[in-house]
Parts: sequence; C-alpha cells; structure tokens
Amino acid sequence: MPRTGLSPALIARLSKRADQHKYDHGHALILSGGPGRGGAARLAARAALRVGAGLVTLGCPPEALAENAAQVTAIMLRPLDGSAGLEEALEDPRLNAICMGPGLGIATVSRNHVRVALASRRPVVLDADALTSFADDPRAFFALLHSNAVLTPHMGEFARVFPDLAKALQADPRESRLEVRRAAVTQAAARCGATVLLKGEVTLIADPSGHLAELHLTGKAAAPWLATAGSGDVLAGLVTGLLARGFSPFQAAETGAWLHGAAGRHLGAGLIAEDLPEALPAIFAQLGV
Ligand SMILES: NC(=O)C1=CN([C@@H]2O[C@H](COP(=O)(O)OP(=O)(O)OC[C@H]3O[C@@H](n4cnc5c(N)ncnc54)[C@H](O)[C@@H]3O)[C@@H](O)[C@H]2O)[C@@H](O)CC1
Ligand SMILES: Nc1ncnc2c1ncn2[C@@H]1O[C@H](COP(=O)(O)OP(=O)(O)O)[C@@H](O)[C@H]1O
Repeated sequence: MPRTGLSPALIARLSKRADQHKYDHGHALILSGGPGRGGAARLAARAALRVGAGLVTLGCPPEALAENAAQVTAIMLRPLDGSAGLEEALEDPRLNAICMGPGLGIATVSRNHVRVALASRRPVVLDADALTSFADDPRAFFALLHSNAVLTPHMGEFARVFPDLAKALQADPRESRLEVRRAAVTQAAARCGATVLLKGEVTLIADPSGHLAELHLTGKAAAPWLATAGSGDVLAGLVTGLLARGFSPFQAAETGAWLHGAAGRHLGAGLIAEDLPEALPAIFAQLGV
C-alpha cells in the first residue's frame, strides 16, 4: 500500500452492485462483554455496518441484552450464553466474520470464545481483551490461530503477546525504530500464522507470507485526534466488516486502516470514536464509491 493512498483495485472493491442483496455483503458477528462494558463492541459493530457488511449482529451475555437493546437499532442483537452459545450461533453459516476483544473482558470465557471462533475457521478479528487474555500463554494462542485471523494490537497489547519482539523495539534508538518495527511485525505474523496490524501514528500490517503494508498518518496526512478512547475498537469493526464483505485478511486490514485514517483526517480536531463510522459516507463519496 502506498504510505498514504489506497489502490484503485481496493477502492473498486468497496462498491456494491445494484443486483446484490444484503446477504451478498456478509453477516458480521461482534462479541460484547457484560453489562456496562458494551460500548467498545457497539463502536465496532457500528463501524462494521457502515463499512458495508450486509448485516451485523452484536452477541452479548444475556444479562447485557437490555442495555444493548437500548443502544442499537440497525444492528441486530443475539444473547450468547457462554461459549456453548457462541457455538450454537455459529451453526448459521451466513455468519461469515467475527470480531472479538473490544470490551470483552480478560477471563476464561474470553479465551474460550476465541477458541470456538478460531475452531470455526471463519475470518476473525482479535483485538484488545482477546489478545490480553492470552498474555500468560502466547504459544497456546498461536497454536489456535490460522491465516484467516487478523490481530489488531496497540503497542501495549503487542508486548503482551510478543514480549521478546516488543523488547527489541523498546531497546532501539528512535531513528531506526521504523525499520525495527517493520521487522517485529513481519516476525510476529510469521510466528503466529495470522495477519498482524500494529496500530499507531504509523500502522504496520504484515501477513504470514511476508507481505507488508504501512500507513503513515504523519506530516500532511496526520490525524492525531485518532488517539482517543474507542478509536481502535472502530478500526477492529471496519476490518471485520470488510472481512464479511469478502476482503482477504490483508486487504481488509489495509483498507480498514486507510478508511480509519481518512475518517480521522476528515473529522479533525474534536473527533470522538462515535464520529468515525459516521464519517464513512463522506469518505466513500470522496473515493467515488
Ligand atoms: N467506550 C468503551 O467502551 C471503550 C472500551 N475500551 C476497552 O477497554 C479495555 C481496555 O483497553 P485499553 O487499551 O484501554 O487498556 P489496556 O490496559 O489493555 O492497554 C493499555 C495499556 O497498554 C500500554 N500501552 C503501551 N503502548 C500503548 C499504545 N500505543 N496505546 C495504548 N496503550 C499502550 C499502556 O501502558 C496502557 O496503560 C478493552 O476491552 C477495550 O476494548 C477502550 O477501547 C476504550 C473505549
Ligand atoms: N498519534 C496518532 N495518529 C494517528 N492515529 C493514531 C495515533 N494514536 C493512535 N492512533 C490510532 O488510534 C487507534 C487507537 O486504538 P487503541 O489504542 O486500540 O484505542 P482503544 O482501545 O481506545 O480503541 C489506532 O487505530 C491507532 O492507530
């Protein structure tokens, strides 16, 4: 990916044809945490819907259903009772992309959700608590992963799953940091067998076969107001929505990161995470989608 651009081929893939119906655009499942912890997953769900997934369902513990029902409309809701509930939901083959981590909680149930989702071999985005839940045993985590998974850590989460690679980064002087970051993300993807997107003002994306993309939100392309609570949850939702639409993991990661950056630049100072999905129609219009 050019450092600040999106290729014409990826822009073309964002369009919807007139003869398609909603199920042609996929059905994303976003998992939410318990009561009082649903905000992050709702942000992700909204982003998945705005980026064009045909349907988005928020799966939450039964006790969080009323809270979520008060907050969402176009997004559908499904109570999921533990990982057995997730397994049952995944009997529907039309659910074709999963997002887990934002606000999920760091707990055994989160680890079990990750196991069930990965065992289904569906495209899955693993963010936030889905990563942190495996901090004490990254090797067990890697054994579950496959090439349809996308990990979207910030630096803190990256260090929990790839502590040795993060240590090398922290030890390195500033001027060689980008080179070291590239090497670290490339090694991380090769090690875990999934696409890894390391977030920041420079976002790096690597897949297990050695492809590397980077998005530089610096200089004229800067979008520093993206450093706000929930912004990464929106990114996770964008990537999930694109996976539901049939983008490959690497394409979904680079397209999602680009749209996220464009929305951040478009909104500028004062933006909060809720604004980001709502900026997508303007970004699509600028792209001619
Ligand atoms: N509206 C909501 O409901 C929100 C919920 N959130 C959820 O809150 C939970 C905790 O996520 P957090 O990421 O806040 O906390 P974490 O504690 O998981 O990670 C943050 C820590 O990581 C370290 N770190 C190192 N480099 C960093 C970097 N580049 N960016 C961020 N942290 C870095 C810092 O020491 C920081 O204290 C997650 O489930 C997340 O999804 C947050 O996303 C914020 C918004
Ligand atoms: N200075 C910055 N410039 C541009 N983008 C940034 C900057 N800081 C953070 N971001 C982006 O904002 C998002 C923050 O995500 P994350 O740290 O996971 O926050 P949260 O957990 O609150 O959602 C990421 O997509 C990251 O790339």
